[in-house]
Amino acid sequence: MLNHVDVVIVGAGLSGLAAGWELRKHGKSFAILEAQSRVGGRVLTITHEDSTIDLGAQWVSPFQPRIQALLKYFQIKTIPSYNEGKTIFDLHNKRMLGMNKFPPLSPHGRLDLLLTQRKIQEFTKLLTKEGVRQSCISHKCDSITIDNWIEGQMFSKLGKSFFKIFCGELASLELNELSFLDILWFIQSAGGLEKILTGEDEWITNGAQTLPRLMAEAMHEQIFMNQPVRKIVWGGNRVTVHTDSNVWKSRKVIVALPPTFSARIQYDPPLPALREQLCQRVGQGSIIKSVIVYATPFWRDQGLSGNSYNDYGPIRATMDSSTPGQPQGVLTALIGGKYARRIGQLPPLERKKEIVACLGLLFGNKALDPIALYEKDWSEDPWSRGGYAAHFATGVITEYGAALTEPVGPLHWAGTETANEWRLYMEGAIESGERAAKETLK
Ligand SMILES: Cc1cc2nc3c(=O)[nH]c(=O)nc-3n(C[C@H](O)[C@H](O)[C@H](O)COP(=O)(O)OP(=O)(O)OC[C@H]3O[C@@H](n4cnc5c(N)ncnc54)[C@H](O)[C@@H]3O)c2cc1C
Repeated sequence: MLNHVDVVIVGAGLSGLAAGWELRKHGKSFAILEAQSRVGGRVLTITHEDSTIDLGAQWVSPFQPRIQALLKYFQIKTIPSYNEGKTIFDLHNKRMLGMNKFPPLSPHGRLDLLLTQRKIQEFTKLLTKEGVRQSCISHKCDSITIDNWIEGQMFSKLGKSFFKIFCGELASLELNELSFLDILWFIQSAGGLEKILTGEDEWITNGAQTLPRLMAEAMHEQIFMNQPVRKIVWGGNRVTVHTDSNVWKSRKVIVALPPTFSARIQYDPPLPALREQLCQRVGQGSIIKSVIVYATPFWRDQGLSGNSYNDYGPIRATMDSSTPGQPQGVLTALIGGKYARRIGQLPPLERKKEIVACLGLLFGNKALDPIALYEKDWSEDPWSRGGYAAHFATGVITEYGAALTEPVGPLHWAGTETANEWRLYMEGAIESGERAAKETLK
Protein backbone atom coordinates (compact mmCIF):
# COMPACT_ATOMS: atom_id res chain seq x y z
CA MET A 1 0.00 0.00 0.00
CA LEU A 2 1.41 3.43 -0.95
CA ASN A 3 -0.25 6.58 0.35
CA HIS A 4 0.34 10.21 -0.60
CA VAL A 5 -0.47 13.14 1.70
CA ASP A 6 0.83 16.65 2.33
CA VAL A 7 2.02 15.85 5.85
CA VAL A 8 2.61 12.62 7.79
CA ILE A 9 2.30 13.01 11.56
CA VAL A 10 4.06 10.44 13.73
CA GLY A 11 2.20 9.77 17.02
CA ALA A 12 -1.41 10.26 18.10
CA GLY A 13 -0.75 11.78 21.50
CA LEU A 14 -2.27 15.23 22.06
CA SER A 15 0.57 16.91 20.14
CA GLY A 16 0.09 14.76 17.01
CA LEU A 17 -3.69 15.16 17.19
CA ALA A 18 -3.37 18.94 17.63
CA ALA A 19 -1.08 19.07 14.58
CA GLY A 20 -3.72 17.22 12.54
CA TRP A 21 -6.45 19.49 13.89
CA GLU A 22 -4.50 22.55 12.75
CA LEU A 23 -3.75 21.11 9.27
CA ARG A 24 -7.44 20.26 8.87
CA LYS A 25 -8.30 23.95 9.40
CA HIS A 26 -5.93 24.79 6.52
CA GLY A 27 -7.37 22.15 4.17
CA LYS A 28 -4.15 20.11 4.02
CA SER A 29 -4.14 16.35 3.58
CA PHE A 30 -2.43 14.41 6.37
CA ALA A 31 -2.11 11.00 8.00
CA ILE A 32 -1.49 10.41 11.70
CA LEU A 33 0.42 7.15 12.29
CA GLU A 34 0.17 5.75 15.81
CA ALA A 35 2.18 2.81 17.15
CA GLN A 36 -0.46 1.64 19.64
CA SER A 37 -4.07 0.51 19.28
CA ARG A 38 -5.27 3.59 21.19
CA VAL A 39 -4.84 7.36 20.94
CA GLY A 40 -3.77 9.68 23.76
CA GLY A 41 -0.23 8.52 24.57
CA ARG A 42 0.48 9.75 28.08
CA VAL A 43 -3.26 10.44 28.57
CA LEU A 44 -4.97 7.19 29.60
CA THR A 45 -8.40 6.74 31.23
CA ILE A 46 -9.84 3.47 32.59
CA THR A 47 -13.20 2.83 34.28
CA HIS A 48 -14.11 1.66 37.77
CA GLU A 49 -17.83 0.84 37.99
CA ASP A 50 -19.60 4.12 37.08
CA SER A 51 -16.50 6.29 37.47
CA THR A 52 -13.50 6.98 35.30
CA ILE A 53 -9.93 6.90 36.53
CA ASP A 54 -7.02 8.72 34.94
CA LEU A 55 -3.77 6.80 35.08
CA GLY A 56 -1.95 9.44 33.03
CA ALA A 57 -2.58 13.17 32.67
CA GLN A 58 -5.63 14.42 34.55
CA TRP A 59 -5.56 18.06 35.63
CA VAL A 60 -5.85 21.31 33.70
CA SER A 61 -5.51 24.96 34.62
CA PRO A 62 -8.08 27.65 33.79
CA PHE A 63 -5.05 29.55 32.40
CA GLN A 64 -4.42 27.02 29.62
CA PRO A 65 -6.24 28.58 26.66
CA ARG A 66 -5.75 25.87 24.01
CA ILE A 67 -6.94 22.88 25.98
CA GLN A 68 -9.79 24.94 27.46
CA ALA A 69 -10.91 25.92 23.93
CA LEU A 70 -10.85 22.28 22.76
CA LEU A 71 -12.78 21.14 25.86
CA LYS A 72 -15.37 23.81 25.14
CA TYR A 73 -15.56 22.81 21.46
CA PHE A 74 -16.28 19.18 22.39
CA GLN A 75 -18.57 20.25 25.27
CA ILE A 76 -16.41 18.44 27.81
CA LYS A 77 -16.85 19.81 31.33
CA THR A 78 -14.18 20.13 34.00
CA ILE A 79 -14.57 19.49 37.75
CA PRO A 80 -12.89 21.81 40.26
CA SER A 81 -10.38 19.86 42.35
CA TYR A 82 -11.57 19.17 45.90
CA ASN A 83 -9.62 21.52 48.14
CA GLU A 84 -11.89 21.89 51.17
CA GLY A 85 -10.21 20.94 54.41
CA LYS A 86 -6.61 20.71 55.43
CA THR A 87 -3.50 19.52 53.61
CA ILE A 88 -1.15 17.14 55.42
CA PHE A 89 2.55 18.03 55.42
CA ASP A 90 4.72 15.32 56.98
CA LEU A 91 8.25 16.72 56.94
CA HIS A 92 11.24 15.63 59.07
CA ASN A 93 8.91 13.53 61.28
CA LYS A 94 6.79 16.61 61.98
CA ARG A 95 3.13 16.41 60.99
CA MET A 96 1.56 19.77 60.11
CA LEU A 97 -1.88 20.64 58.76
CA GLY A 98 -2.18 23.63 56.44
CA MET A 99 -5.01 25.34 54.63
CA ASN A 100 -3.39 25.66 51.22
CA LYS A 101 -0.54 24.37 49.07
CA PHE A 102 2.14 25.62 51.46
CA PRO A 103 2.93 24.22 54.93
CA PRO A 104 2.27 26.32 58.06
CA LEU A 105 5.92 27.02 58.84
CA SER A 106 7.53 29.17 61.55
CA PRO A 107 8.10 32.85 60.58
CA HIS A 108 11.72 31.84 59.79
CA GLY A 109 10.52 29.04 57.41
CA ARG A 110 7.85 31.25 55.83
CA LEU A 111 10.42 33.95 55.12
CA ASP A 112 12.70 31.33 53.57
CA LEU A 113 9.93 30.08 51.24
CA LEU A 114 8.88 33.62 50.35
CA LEU A 115 12.44 34.65 49.43
CA THR A 116 12.84 31.47 47.37
CA GLN A 117 9.62 32.15 45.48
CA ARG A 118 10.76 35.74 44.82
CA LYS A 119 14.15 34.58 43.51
CA ILE A 120 12.46 32.05 41.20
CA GLN A 121 10.11 34.77 39.92
CA GLU A 122 13.07 37.09 39.24
CA PHE A 123 14.93 34.36 37.35
CA THR A 124 11.90 33.42 35.24
CA LYS A 125 11.30 37.08 34.34
CA LEU A 126 14.94 37.40 33.24
CA LEU A 127 14.63 34.26 31.13
CA THR A 128 11.55 35.69 29.41
CA LYS A 129 13.45 38.90 28.66
CA GLU A 130 16.83 37.46 27.71
CA GLY A 131 15.93 34.09 26.18
CA VAL A 132 16.06 30.64 27.72
CA ARG A 133 19.07 29.18 25.95
CA GLN A 134 21.52 31.92 25.14
CA SER A 135 21.65 34.47 27.96
CA CYS A 136 24.32 34.69 30.68
CA ILE A 137 21.69 33.89 33.26
CA SER A 138 20.81 30.66 31.41
CA HIS A 139 24.42 29.50 31.38
CA LYS A 140 24.75 30.21 35.09
CA CYS A 141 21.51 28.39 35.95
CA ASP A 142 22.37 25.48 33.64
CA SER A 143 25.66 24.85 35.45
CA ILE A 144 24.06 23.73 38.74
CA THR A 145 21.39 21.24 39.74
CA ILE A 146 18.17 22.42 41.38
CA ASP A 147 19.39 20.53 44.47
CA ASN A 148 22.61 22.60 44.54
CA TRP A 149 20.60 25.78 44.16
CA ILE A 150 18.15 24.96 46.97
CA GLU A 151 21.01 23.94 49.29
CA GLY A 152 22.84 27.20 48.59
CA GLN A 153 19.79 29.44 48.74
CA MET A 154 17.45 28.17 51.47
CA PHE A 155 18.19 28.30 55.20
CA SER A 156 15.27 26.58 57.01
CA LYS A 157 15.12 22.79 57.37
CA LEU A 158 11.36 22.43 56.82
CA GLY A 159 11.13 25.07 54.07
CA LYS A 160 13.92 23.32 52.19
CA SER A 161 12.35 19.92 52.67
CA PHE A 162 8.95 21.11 51.38
CA PHE A 163 10.42 22.94 48.37
CA LYS A 164 12.41 19.84 47.42
CA ILE A 165 9.26 17.68 47.47
CA PHE A 166 7.42 20.33 45.47
CA CYS A 167 10.11 20.42 42.73
CA GLY A 168 10.61 16.64 42.76
CA GLU A 169 6.87 16.13 42.36
CA LEU A 170 6.79 18.59 39.43
CA ALA A 171 9.54 16.73 37.61
CA SER A 172 9.21 13.07 38.74
CA LEU A 173 13.01 12.97 39.08
CA GLU A 174 15.53 13.40 41.88
CA LEU A 175 16.75 16.97 42.18
CA ASN A 176 20.41 16.07 41.72
CA GLU A 177 19.48 14.75 38.26
CA LEU A 178 18.03 18.07 37.11
CA SER A 179 19.49 21.32 35.87
CA PHE A 180 18.21 24.39 37.76
CA LEU A 181 17.57 25.90 34.30
CA ASP A 182 15.27 22.96 33.43
CA ILE A 183 12.94 23.75 36.36
CA LEU A 184 13.11 27.51 35.67
CA TRP A 185 12.20 26.95 32.00
CA PHE A 186 9.32 24.72 33.02
CA ILE A 187 7.96 27.40 35.40
CA GLN A 188 8.67 30.27 32.97
CA SER A 189 6.81 28.55 30.14
CA ALA A 190 3.68 28.34 32.31
CA GLY A 191 3.84 32.08 33.01
CA GLY A 192 5.45 31.90 36.48
CA LEU A 193 5.14 30.12 39.82
CA GLU A 194 1.62 31.44 40.50
CA LYS A 195 0.36 29.95 37.23
CA ILE A 196 2.10 26.60 37.87
CA LEU A 197 0.18 26.44 41.15
CA THR A 198 -3.09 26.48 39.14
CA GLY A 199 -1.98 23.45 37.06
CA GLU A 200 -4.11 21.08 39.13
CA ASP A 201 -7.13 23.33 39.70
CA GLU A 202 -9.56 21.28 37.57
CA TRP A 203 -9.88 17.84 36.07
CA ILE A 204 -11.70 16.57 33.05
CA THR A 205 -15.16 14.97 33.46
CA ASN A 206 -15.30 11.35 32.23
CA GLY A 207 -11.52 11.25 32.09
CA ALA A 208 -8.86 13.20 30.23
CA GLN A 209 -8.69 10.64 27.41
CA THR A 210 -12.17 11.82 26.34
CA LEU A 211 -10.44 14.72 24.57
CA PRO A 212 -7.99 12.74 22.39
CA ARG A 213 -10.72 10.17 21.71
CA LEU A 214 -13.13 12.83 20.44
CA MET A 215 -10.42 14.55 18.40
CA ALA A 216 -9.52 11.18 16.86
CA GLU A 217 -13.18 10.41 16.11
CA ALA A 218 -13.48 13.72 14.23
CA MET A 219 -10.36 12.84 12.17
CA HIS A 220 -10.93 9.06 11.97
CA GLU A 221 -10.23 8.90 8.23
CA GLN A 222 -6.76 10.34 8.77
CA ILE A 223 -5.68 8.20 11.76
CA PHE A 224 -3.97 4.83 11.37
CA MET A 225 -3.46 2.67 14.44
CA ASN A 226 -0.87 -0.07 15.10
CA GLN A 227 1.54 1.70 12.72
CA PRO A 228 4.87 2.19 14.56
CA VAL A 229 7.05 4.34 12.31
CA ARG A 230 10.43 2.64 11.85
CA LYS A 231 12.19 4.60 9.13
CA ILE A 232 12.00 8.02 7.47
CA VAL A 233 13.82 8.62 4.20
CA TRP A 234 13.98 12.11 2.73
CA GLY A 235 15.50 13.97 -0.15
CA GLY A 236 14.45 16.73 -2.54
CA ASN A 237 10.80 17.53 -2.01
CA ARG A 238 9.71 14.07 -0.93
CA VAL A 239 9.67 12.11 2.30
CA THR A 240 8.97 8.38 2.59
CA VAL A 241 7.73 7.09 5.92
CA HIS A 242 7.91 3.36 6.62
CA THR A 243 5.86 1.44 9.19
CA ASP A 244 5.86 -2.37 9.55
CA SER A 245 3.07 -2.78 7.00
CA ASN A 246 2.82 0.49 5.03
CA VAL A 247 4.78 3.15 3.17
CA TRP A 248 3.61 6.77 3.09
CA LYS A 249 4.82 9.58 0.87
CA SER A 250 4.51 13.23 1.85
CA ARG A 251 6.06 16.66 1.50
CA LYS A 252 6.64 17.12 5.23
CA VAL A 253 6.68 15.05 8.42
CA ILE A 254 5.83 16.09 11.96
CA VAL A 255 7.46 13.84 14.54
CA ALA A 256 5.15 14.29 17.57
CA LEU A 257 7.03 12.14 20.09
CA PRO A 258 9.17 12.59 23.21
CA PRO A 259 12.77 13.28 22.02
CA THR A 260 14.04 9.82 23.08
CA PHE A 261 11.37 8.18 20.91
CA SER A 262 12.12 10.45 17.96
CA ALA A 263 15.68 9.03 18.01
CA ARG A 264 14.47 5.41 17.86
CA ILE A 265 13.34 5.98 14.27
CA GLN A 266 15.97 5.36 11.59
CA TYR A 267 16.58 8.45 9.41
CA ASP A 268 18.12 8.48 5.97
CA PRO A 269 20.09 10.75 5.71
CA PRO A 270 20.95 10.55 9.42
CA LEU A 271 19.96 13.39 11.75
CA PRO A 272 22.49 16.20 12.33
CA ALA A 273 24.93 15.36 15.13
CA LEU A 274 23.53 18.05 17.48
CA ARG A 275 19.98 16.64 17.26
CA GLU A 276 21.22 13.07 17.71
CA GLN A 277 23.36 14.05 20.70
CA LEU A 278 20.52 16.03 22.26
CA CYS A 279 18.38 12.88 22.11
CA GLN A 280 21.21 10.90 23.69
CA ARG A 281 21.12 13.26 26.67
CA VAL A 282 17.43 13.70 27.39
CA GLY A 283 15.44 11.24 29.46
CA GLN A 284 11.92 10.78 30.78
CA GLY A 285 11.23 11.06 34.51
CA SER A 286 10.09 8.03 36.55
CA ILE A 287 6.47 8.00 37.71
CA ILE A 288 3.99 5.47 39.05
CA LYS A 289 0.47 6.89 39.28
CA SER A 290 -1.65 4.95 41.72
CA VAL A 291 -5.39 5.46 42.20
CA ILE A 292 -6.93 4.03 45.35
CA VAL A 293 -10.70 3.59 45.73
CA TYR A 294 -12.39 3.56 49.18
CA ALA A 295 -16.01 2.95 50.19
CA THR A 296 -16.27 6.65 51.16
CA PRO A 297 -14.01 9.73 51.12
CA PHE A 298 -13.46 9.17 54.87
CA TRP A 299 -10.69 11.82 55.07
CA ARG A 300 -13.25 14.56 54.42
CA ASP A 301 -15.00 13.64 57.72
CA GLN A 302 -11.69 14.35 59.46
CA GLY A 303 -11.53 17.83 57.92
CA LEU A 304 -8.85 16.75 55.42
CA SER A 305 -8.75 17.67 51.73
CA GLY A 306 -6.95 14.50 50.64
CA ASN A 307 -3.93 16.59 49.62
CA SER A 308 -0.71 15.53 51.28
CA TYR A 309 3.07 15.85 50.96
CA ASN A 310 5.70 13.87 52.84
CA ASP A 311 9.45 13.37 52.73
CA TYR A 312 9.59 9.66 53.61
CA GLY A 313 7.98 8.15 50.49
CA PRO A 314 7.27 6.12 48.53
CA ILE A 315 4.23 8.36 47.87
CA ARG A 316 5.31 11.99 47.58
CA ALA A 317 1.92 13.61 47.08
CA THR A 318 -1.76 12.65 47.18
CA MET A 319 -4.92 14.33 45.92
CA ASP A 320 -8.65 13.67 46.19
CA SER A 321 -10.02 12.48 42.80
CA SER A 322 -13.48 11.36 43.99
CA THR A 323 -16.14 11.79 41.30
CA PRO A 324 -18.84 14.21 42.53
CA GLY A 325 -22.17 12.42 43.04
CA GLN A 326 -20.51 9.01 43.56
CA PRO A 327 -20.41 7.56 47.11
CA GLN A 328 -16.87 6.22 46.78
CA GLY A 329 -13.75 8.11 47.79
CA VAL A 330 -10.77 8.15 45.44
CA LEU A 331 -7.22 9.16 46.30
CA THR A 332 -4.57 9.68 43.65
CA ALA A 333 -1.03 8.92 44.82
CA LEU A 334 2.05 10.06 42.89
CA ILE A 335 5.23 8.05 43.30
CA GLY A 336 8.15 9.59 41.46
CA GLY A 337 11.92 9.53 40.99
CA LYS A 338 13.93 7.08 43.11
CA TYR A 339 10.80 5.72 44.81
CA ALA A 340 9.21 4.82 41.47
CA ARG A 341 12.43 3.15 40.39
CA ARG A 342 12.63 1.13 43.63
CA ILE A 343 9.04 0.01 44.07
CA GLY A 344 8.64 -0.45 40.31
CA GLN A 345 10.88 -3.50 40.71
CA LEU A 346 8.77 -5.11 43.46
CA PRO A 347 6.19 -7.82 42.72
CA PRO A 348 2.75 -6.13 42.29
CA LEU A 349 1.37 -7.37 45.65
CA GLU A 350 4.35 -6.12 47.64
CA ARG A 351 4.20 -2.77 45.80
CA LYS A 352 0.52 -2.37 46.63
CA LYS A 353 1.24 -3.23 50.29
CA GLU A 354 3.85 -0.44 50.47
CA ILE A 355 1.51 2.07 48.85
CA VAL A 356 -1.36 1.25 51.20
CA ALA A 357 0.95 1.27 54.25
CA CYS A 358 2.15 4.76 53.30
CA LEU A 359 -1.48 5.94 52.96
CA GLY A 360 -2.12 4.46 56.43
CA LEU A 361 0.68 6.63 57.88
CA LEU A 362 -0.78 9.70 56.20
CA PHE A 363 -4.55 9.21 56.63
CA GLY A 364 -4.88 6.67 59.49
CA ASN A 365 -6.21 3.09 59.71
CA LYS A 366 -9.20 3.62 57.39
CA ALA A 367 -6.74 4.12 54.56
CA LEU A 368 -5.51 0.53 55.08
CA ASP A 369 -8.75 -0.89 53.68
CA PRO A 370 -9.25 0.15 50.04
CA ILE A 371 -11.80 -1.57 47.81
CA ALA A 372 -9.63 -1.25 44.71
CA LEU A 373 -6.18 -0.03 43.71
CA TYR A 374 -5.19 0.78 40.13
CA GLU A 375 -1.72 1.76 39.10
CA LYS A 376 0.45 2.41 36.10
CA ASP A 377 4.21 2.44 36.08
CA TRP A 378 4.93 4.69 33.08
CA SER A 379 8.57 3.58 32.93
CA GLU A 380 7.28 0.13 31.95
CA ASP A 381 5.06 1.49 29.17
CA PRO A 382 6.79 0.49 25.91
CA TRP A 383 5.66 3.70 24.13
CA SER A 384 6.46 6.17 26.94
CA ARG A 385 9.18 4.56 29.08
CA GLY A 386 8.70 7.17 31.78
CA GLY A 387 6.72 10.19 32.77
CA TYR A 388 5.49 12.85 33.15
CA ALA A 389 7.89 14.16 30.51
CA ALA A 390 11.53 14.63 29.51
CA HIS A 391 13.97 16.70 31.58
CA PHE A 392 17.55 17.86 31.20
CA ALA A 393 20.64 17.42 33.36
CA THR A 394 23.08 20.32 33.75
CA GLY A 395 24.64 21.79 30.60
CA VAL A 396 22.29 20.14 28.12
CA ILE A 397 19.76 22.93 27.44
CA THR A 398 22.38 25.57 26.70
CA GLU A 399 24.67 23.27 24.68
CA TYR A 400 22.16 21.15 22.73
CA GLY A 401 18.75 22.80 23.32
CA ALA A 402 18.70 24.61 19.95
CA ALA A 403 18.19 21.25 18.22
CA LEU A 404 14.98 20.54 20.15
CA THR A 405 12.71 22.43 17.76
CA GLU A 406 14.96 23.27 14.80
CA PRO A 407 13.45 21.56 11.69
CA VAL A 408 15.75 19.20 9.77
CA GLY A 409 14.91 19.54 6.07
CA PRO A 410 11.23 18.51 5.80
CA LEU A 411 11.18 17.08 9.37
CA HIS A 412 9.44 19.11 12.09
CA TRP A 413 9.42 18.34 15.81
CA ALA A 414 6.36 18.45 18.09
CA GLY A 415 5.59 16.90 21.49
CA THR A 416 5.10 18.66 24.82
CA GLU A 417 8.88 18.71 25.36
CA THR A 418 9.19 21.18 22.46
CA ALA A 419 6.48 23.60 23.66
CA ASN A 420 7.03 27.28 24.37
CA GLU A 421 4.01 27.60 26.65
CA TRP A 422 3.09 25.19 29.46
CA ARG A 423 5.81 22.81 28.32
CA LEU A 424 5.46 19.27 29.67
CA TYR A 425 1.69 19.68 30.22
CA MET A 426 -1.17 18.63 27.90
CA GLU A 427 -1.50 22.33 27.03
CA GLY A 428 2.15 22.30 25.90
CA ALA A 429 1.53 19.21 23.76
CA ILE A 430 -1.31 21.04 21.97
CA GLU A 431 0.74 24.23 21.56
CA SER A 432 3.65 22.25 20.07
CA GLY A 433 1.39 20.42 17.60
CA GLU A 434 -0.15 23.68 16.41
CA ARG A 435 3.29 25.29 16.06
CA ALA A 436 4.76 22.38 14.09
CA ALA A 437 1.70 22.27 11.79
CA LYS A 438 2.08 26.00 11.06
CA GLU A 439 5.78 25.45 10.26
CA THR A 440 4.81 22.91 7.58
CA LEU A 441 2.54 25.49 5.90
CA LYS A 442 5.42 27.87 5.21
C1 LIG B 1 1.31 9.89 35.11
C2 LIG B 1 1.23 11.17 34.34
C3 LIG B 1 0.49 12.22 34.84
C4 LIG B 1 0.40 13.43 34.14
N1 LIG B 1 -0.40 14.42 34.64
C5 LIG B 1 -0.63 15.51 33.90
C6 LIG B 1 -1.66 16.42 34.28
O1 LIG B 1 -2.37 16.21 35.28
N2 LIG B 1 -1.86 17.52 33.48
C7 LIG B 1 -1.13 17.73 32.33
O2 LIG B 1 -1.39 18.73 31.65
N3 LIG B 1 -0.17 16.86 31.94
C8 LIG B 1 0.09 15.75 32.68
N4 LIG B 1 0.99 14.82 32.25
C9 LIG B 1 1.81 15.12 31.04
C10 LIG B 1 0.99 14.90 29.75
O3 LIG B 1 0.46 13.59 29.76
C11 LIG B 1 1.89 15.08 28.54
O4 LIG B 1 2.46 16.37 28.57
C12 LIG B 1 1.16 14.96 27.19
O5 LIG B 1 0.15 13.99 27.21
C13 LIG B 1 2.20 14.63 26.12
O6 LIG B 1 1.59 14.52 24.84
P1 LIG B 1 2.51 14.30 23.56
O7 LIG B 1 1.64 14.21 22.40
O8 LIG B 1 3.59 15.31 23.57
O9 LIG B 1 3.25 12.89 23.79
P2 LIG B 1 2.64 11.44 24.01
O10 LIG B 1 1.37 11.52 24.78
O11 LIG B 1 3.75 10.63 24.60
O12 LIG B 1 2.29 10.93 22.54
C14 LIG B 1 3.21 10.31 21.70
C15 LIG B 1 2.49 9.21 20.92
O13 LIG B 1 3.39 8.68 19.95
C16 LIG B 1 3.26 7.27 19.90
N5 LIG B 1 4.53 6.75 19.35
C17 LIG B 1 5.74 6.63 19.95
N6 LIG B 1 6.66 6.18 19.07
C18 LIG B 1 6.02 6.03 17.88
C19 LIG B 1 6.45 5.61 16.58
N7 LIG B 1 7.71 5.27 16.30
N8 LIG B 1 5.51 5.56 15.59
C20 LIG B 1 4.23 5.92 15.80
N9 LIG B 1 3.78 6.32 17.03
C21 LIG B 1 4.67 6.39 18.06
C22 LIG B 1 2.97 6.87 21.33
O14 LIG B 1 2.33 5.61 21.36
C23 LIG B 1 2.05 8.02 21.77
O15 LIG B 1 0.71 7.73 21.51
C24 LIG B 1 1.10 13.59 32.91
C25 LIG B 1 1.85 12.53 32.40
C26 LIG B 1 1.91 11.33 33.08
C27 LIG B 1 2.71 10.17 32.51
